[in-house]
Amino acid sequence: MRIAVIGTGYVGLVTGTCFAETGNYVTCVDIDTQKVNKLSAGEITIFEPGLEKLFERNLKDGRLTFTTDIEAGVHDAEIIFLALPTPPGEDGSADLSYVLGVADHLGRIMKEYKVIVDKSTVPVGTAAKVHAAIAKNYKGEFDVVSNPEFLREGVAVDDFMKPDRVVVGTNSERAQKLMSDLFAPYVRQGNPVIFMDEKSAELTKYAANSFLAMKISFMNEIAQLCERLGADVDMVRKGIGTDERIGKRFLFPGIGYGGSCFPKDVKALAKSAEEAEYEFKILKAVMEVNETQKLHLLPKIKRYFQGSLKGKHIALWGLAFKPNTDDVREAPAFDMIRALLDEGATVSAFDPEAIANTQRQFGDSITYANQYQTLENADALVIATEWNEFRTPDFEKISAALKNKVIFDGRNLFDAVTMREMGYHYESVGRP
Ligand SMILES: NC(=O)C1=CN([C@@H]2O[C@H](COP(=O)(O)OP(=O)(O)OC[C@H]3O[C@@H](n4cnc5c(N)ncnc54)[C@H](O)[C@@H]3O)[C@@H](O)[C@H]2O)C=CC1
Ligand SMILES: O=C(O)[C@H]1O[C@H](OP(=O)(O)OP(=O)(O)OC[C@H]2O[C@@H](n3ccc(=O)[nH]c3=O)[C@H](O)[C@@H]2O)[C@H](O)[C@@H](O)[C@@H]1O
Repeated sequence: MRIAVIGTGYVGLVTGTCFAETGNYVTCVDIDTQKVNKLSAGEITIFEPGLEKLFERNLKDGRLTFTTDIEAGVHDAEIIFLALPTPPGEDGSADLSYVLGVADHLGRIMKEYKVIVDKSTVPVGTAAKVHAAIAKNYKGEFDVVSNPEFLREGVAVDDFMKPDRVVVGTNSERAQKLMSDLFAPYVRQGNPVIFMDEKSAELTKYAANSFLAMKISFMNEIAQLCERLGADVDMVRKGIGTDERIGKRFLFPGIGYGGSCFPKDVKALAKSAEEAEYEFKILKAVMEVNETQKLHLLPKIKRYFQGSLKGKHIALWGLAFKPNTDDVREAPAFDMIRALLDEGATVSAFDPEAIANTQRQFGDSITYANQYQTLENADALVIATEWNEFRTPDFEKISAALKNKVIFDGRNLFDAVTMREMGYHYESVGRP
């Protein structure tokens, strides 16, 4: 099939590359000339394990091309995916200006039947708005479909190639047939394409992200309780996760969820509920708990240093909002850095992939070094992201470099008893 993907950011690039990998011809369109030039020259613009190989192969074979010219990009496409930003507006609702701006443009250039697919995360009713924006100028036949994306950064290729499910919102039989053919190679037995109406598909995406965020906030509250009652959240997690009705995943407490999606989508769903005159109480609690949790380690650190961090030097491992990505959007590590600086501490940070993106935000207000150099002359180590290379570090190097054997672990990487046996002052989240 011939496909166009408009918006070649994270989702657009993964979507375009994966569709090309199964034999489709894909043109990716973006307004960012620099990005398009880099991609056309074979330089991948995001860090995503496993993507580069597929990207290079499909670019070389001519199944994947990039352009800034939307008209040239979509003219022979049967299906056009919109993978455009939907950032939170000032009131928390999703900003639809990118999506509707492109829809308006498509209406001016379309000449034959096409399926326009909302892959961006958009509130209920957006498919209808996209339809109206196109129909203003284009009077021929077309369909607008909602096809929310569920991929996770860091494992995006696997999530796309072997999805748990594909949700397709449309009542048009013609669009259903095209979408069904397109997704056939990805859908294994038991992991179906679920067809539904547009509104339900749009809400499914927000419900999924909000439910997962709720699981995390719930476990963070259980962790708070564990600290007060002397229980161990790791044990509680295992104890409940083995119940299939609860499930093992997304039960890891820590210093809160971040990223470009959970914070934005929970906020946007709460706003949609408010607009529908319904107070979604659980979502408010999910957000509140997350805000508190991001600084969960701070009182522990201050307590250890007798109330003041003035003049203390803190080493920080982990800047990305989660491992295996260089993405620092809404990273809990950033809240930690701001709080430490506000308290008068200095910070030396390391992350395997996210230093450049962090520098863009914090510049010289903190220093950057490699994993063990960050520890030199530091009064304590704080861990904010659970990269695999932090799980089994060289403890001899750590204790040789740190001024004090003190670790505050926001992701529960080490066994607390072993750490204390090794002579560390070790504090984590929800564990004795
Ligand atoms: N990042 C993620 O893991 C996931 C994101 N989503 C959703 O997908 C959507 C896109 O997210 P990301 O890919 O992360 O965004 P992004 O910000 O990485 O990429 C958006 C791209 O659109 C381009 N763009 C902006 N205006 C344009 C226009 N008029 N014409 C052509 N290109 C234009 C930008 O230059 C940029 O390259 C959002 O709604 C997000 O919530 C959904 C699932 C996963
Ligand atoms: O809509 C989106 O963009 C995507 O948002 C999330 O994916 P992502 O943001 O890439 O990352 P997750 O793996 O979900 O992690 C999000 C945050 O939750 C935190 N988390 C996750 C799991 C857990 O048990 N505990 C926990 O604190 C992570 O550290 C991270 O900060 C969803 O998992 C994807 O299904 C969805 O497509």
